[in-house]
Amino acid sequence: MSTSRHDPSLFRHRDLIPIKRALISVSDKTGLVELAAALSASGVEIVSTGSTAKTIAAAGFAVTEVSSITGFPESLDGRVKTLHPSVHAGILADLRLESHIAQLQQLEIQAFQLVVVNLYPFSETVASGAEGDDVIEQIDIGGPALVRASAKNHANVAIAVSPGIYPEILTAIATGGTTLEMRRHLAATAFAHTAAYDTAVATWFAEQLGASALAAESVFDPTAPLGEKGFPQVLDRSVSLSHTLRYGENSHQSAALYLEPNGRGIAEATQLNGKEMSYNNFVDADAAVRAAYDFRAPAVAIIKHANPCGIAIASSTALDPIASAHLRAHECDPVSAFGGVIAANRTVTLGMAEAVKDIFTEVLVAPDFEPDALKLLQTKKNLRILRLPADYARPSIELKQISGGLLAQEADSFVDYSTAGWELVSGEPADEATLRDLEFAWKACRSVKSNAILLASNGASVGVGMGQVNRVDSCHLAVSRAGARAAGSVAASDAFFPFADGLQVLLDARVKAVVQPGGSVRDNEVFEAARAAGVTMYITGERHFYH
Ligand SMILES: NC(=O)c1ncn([C@@H]2O[C@H](COP(=O)(O)O)[C@@H](O)[C@H]2O)c1NC=O
Repeated sequence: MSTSRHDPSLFRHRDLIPIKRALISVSDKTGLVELAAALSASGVEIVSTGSTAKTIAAAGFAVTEVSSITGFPESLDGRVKTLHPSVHAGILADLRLESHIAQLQQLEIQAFQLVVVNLYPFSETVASGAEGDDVIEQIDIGGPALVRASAKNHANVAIAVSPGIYPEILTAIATGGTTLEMRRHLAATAFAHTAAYDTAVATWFAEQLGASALAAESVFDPTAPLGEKGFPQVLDRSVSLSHTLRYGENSHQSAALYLEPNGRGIAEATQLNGKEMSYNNFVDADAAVRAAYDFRAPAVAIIKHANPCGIAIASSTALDPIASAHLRAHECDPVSAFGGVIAANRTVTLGMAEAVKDIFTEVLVAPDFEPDALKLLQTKKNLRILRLPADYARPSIELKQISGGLLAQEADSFVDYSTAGWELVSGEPADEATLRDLEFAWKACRSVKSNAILLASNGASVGVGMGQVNRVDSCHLAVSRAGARAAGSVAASDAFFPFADGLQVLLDARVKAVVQPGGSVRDNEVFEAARAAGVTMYITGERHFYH
């Protein structure tokens, strides 16, 4: 017969709970011996699984094997260890209730006051490149059951899910036990932990099946089994707190970084030098990497306020390729590049490092750094240096929070781009070099916030007009930034010209070729203006807004 939980007279108040019996089952043995030592010194009985028990015993502390409590051997290669009523009743009994106390006595089961579990390293196993059954075997079953049971029964049990929590537990032991407030916090941490763990598992499964929003191929597959056009019915992405940031976009806003399970992006980059990354640093570094990684050739993007003030690919100069890309990106707008965020899509060489060293730069991010380049750059104390994960990848689905919901869209991927589908609507077909420049400008323009106009010459931007609320102003901005370099350059526009007026600004500046999506009701007016100026114009049929 179950006891009514609505009758307060049946509950005994339990705030400070001394620890008398602890269950420990941990994959990560960090801090285990110290914890066992403190528990033993306080007379706590320790019950443990396989290799956890061995580690504790080897350190000279008394430990009870869980199998001696369950009367059942750990079996099936560890798939069944703690999954037993003798363990779970000892965790789940609500000792505020006389009826539960009586049942435990009748069943001869002792209660636990502390459970310490950390789970099989599932994400680490996936990250190591393991596949199939090797990954499946790292899905912890008994561990999450222990964690969830303890967290549910936080009125009676404290749950620690990582070595980072042990100091708090040691303090509790020294001060007579765990408080209800502490156990409540530990329970919240524990449920967040198992939710993140399950999401990592679900994400891996979805990737294997190729049927989730995280798998690009199926996003617009009408036959995909989940949701509409491959988008899942429920977007369940649990992210875990990495750390709080100094502040947000402005100093009065608090902020934090959260990490996705199995993430391989800028959030997981390794910081090799410099001050702590700020919120804006992360935003700009992400935009910089997005821009640089649009190119197969060695490329550098310099970003300020999420917009490029220079993008370039390598050219054949005396410099090494990535140093040449950086020099040419910097030359686009040296004034704006001051205090910028730089991304390179190749290992940073000493040549590039020598140039960056003399320019005030907030962040430099790259796949790697030559040792002497890194050494030189590390002499700049304030320069934040980030190394991207070796398997850097952007999510194939982008999410944007709006009030009351999230927008999800397929990422605007651009790497394997071909000009084969472009249509010539004005002037002579571009020669090979001009066509390559138009292709470069079209790709680079995608990294510029709309309305975007980008002028380029020899694989380097020379004038960028960004973020204006009309295209004419973006044209003026690009032309004025380019100055004398506008003449003979090529231009790209991220969306169609609604009127000929914006284009006219470019024509007056004597650009030699233009690429744009087309699609305006006044396309003919626009094409006619290009023809009248004898300027080559291609339309792509596809726009690249970036907001
Ligand atoms: N199957 C079970 O009953 C079970 N109970 C606990 N575990 C896990 O086993 C690990 C510890 O095992 P060992 O002490 O043998 O290293 C922990 O990560 C714990 O989460 C289990 N393993 C996986 O499901």
